[in-house]
Order: sequence, then structure tokens, then C-alpha cells
Amino acid sequence: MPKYAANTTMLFQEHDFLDRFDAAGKAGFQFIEYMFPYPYDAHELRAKLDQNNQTQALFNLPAGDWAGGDRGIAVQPSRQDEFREGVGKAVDYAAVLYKDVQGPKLVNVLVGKAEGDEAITRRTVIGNLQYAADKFADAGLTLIIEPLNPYDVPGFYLYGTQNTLNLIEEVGRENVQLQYDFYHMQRVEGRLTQTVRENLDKIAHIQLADVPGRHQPGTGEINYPFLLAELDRLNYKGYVGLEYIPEGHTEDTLGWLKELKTS
Ligand SMILES: O=C(O)C(=O)[C@H](O)CO
Ligand SMILES: [Mg+2]
Repeated sequence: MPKYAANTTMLFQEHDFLDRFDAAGKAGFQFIEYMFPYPYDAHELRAKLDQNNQTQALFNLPAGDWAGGDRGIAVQPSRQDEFREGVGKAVDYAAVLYKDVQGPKLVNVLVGKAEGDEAITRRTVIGNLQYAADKFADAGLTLIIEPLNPYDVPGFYLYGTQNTLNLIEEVGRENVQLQYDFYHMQRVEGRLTQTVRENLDKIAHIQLADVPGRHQPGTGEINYPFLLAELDRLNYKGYVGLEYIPEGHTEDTLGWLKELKTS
């Protein structure tokens, strides 16, 4: 069975962020992911994890001015210094959040919205991801790249599995893999079962939400009981991040997971 991680950027918003570790712990979550640790002191976050006997599963590289519309900056030539400074910051946070963690230590990158010449953009994003991968390799970290969907994030540089695998190939580093979000990929390409079957060796992290609406499994078109059983059949032992907008109180949206665990 995969290791299910509560995404506390999206879940448990009934609580202040630091209290979400406790709420997730009470709901039975041992693994925690969220987007950005940076508004908080790393040691403060680590203390919350330790208090709840939890393990950090994932966090993201700094992605620019999120509220201002940035969804990453790795593709923007004019922000190379800012991107590379963010790599250093992520390495510092990982040293605290992933200390003594066994298994892969994952940091996700959203590459951002392209600006200007395609060839320059491509050279920029490959150079930045190679820089990040090399710094991460020194720190024992895995860089994972997440494609999104154009309906939620128009203008983003990276949609779809194959585009992302092509980019990973061009980056050419051992410690760079795919972050596969069932929600985004259902909206872009479908083929969820086939894609996972064909590429599981390249997928370092999986996330889920249903379509439409990005709510909990069972509210939309994706057959999660089948899909998650398929992950078991494929012996996927990585994380599945619960990255959905709860329809109702978070604790009331977890029935599907309880059923899964008892089935
Ligand atoms: O948007 C997503 O699906 C992600 O996973 C990003 O990391 C932001 O949460
Ligand atoms: Mg995601």
C-alpha cells in the first residue's frame, strides 16, 4: 500500500497552518506534504512533525510571487538568480525537515510560465534544473518535476507526462524524476492506468484529487478504488499526496481512505 500523505496546504484549512500537523495526526496521517515551508522557521516545522511522530513527504522549491500569479520561475531567464537562490533555501530547509528520514527526500519544482524566445526558455529551464539537481545531489535530495493542466494554470510551460519525461531526459540527471498528479493528468491526457503502468520507474511521487472540482475521491469521474488498487498491484511503495479541496469538513472527506485501508 502506498504511503498516504496529507497535503496540509489544501487539507485541514479549518485550522491555522501549524495546527494542521496535529489535526492530520489525529486523523491518522503519519506523512505530511505541503507546498512552501518558507514562511516558517524550519525547526518550528520539524518540531511539529516530531510532536506528531510524522515524516515530511514533500515540499516545493520557492516558486516566485505565488499570490501575484507566479507558478514557478525556472523558465524565466530574467529570474535565474532568484531561482538559484531558492535552490539554496530548499537545501537548507531539507536538511532540517528530512533529517534522519529514510527513503527518498523529495522537492518538487513548478517550472513556471514561459516568457519570450522558446529556444532561450528551453536552455534556461534545462540549465536551472541541472543546477538544482546537482545541488540536490550533494544534499541527497531528489528533484521532481510536476506538469499541470492548462485550464487551471494557463500559460504554464509544462503540461502532460511525455513533455515532462522529455524535459527530464534533456536535464540528464539521475536524481530528477516525475511528480504525477492524477488530477492534472486526467484533465490533460487521461490514460491514468496505462501511464502509471508504463512509467512507474520514473514516478517518484503521486498526488490525487477527483475531476471535476479537485475534491476528494468519490466526487467525480476518476475510479480511485481501481486506480489505487492498481498501485498495489504494481507494488508502488511511494507516497500518494492527498492534494484536494475538501468538499465539506476535512475529517468528513476521508471515508474513501478508511474504506480502502479496511478493504
Ligand atoms: O498544483 C499542484 O498540483 C501542485 O502539486 C503544486 O505543487 C501546488 O500545490
Ligand atoms: Mg499536484
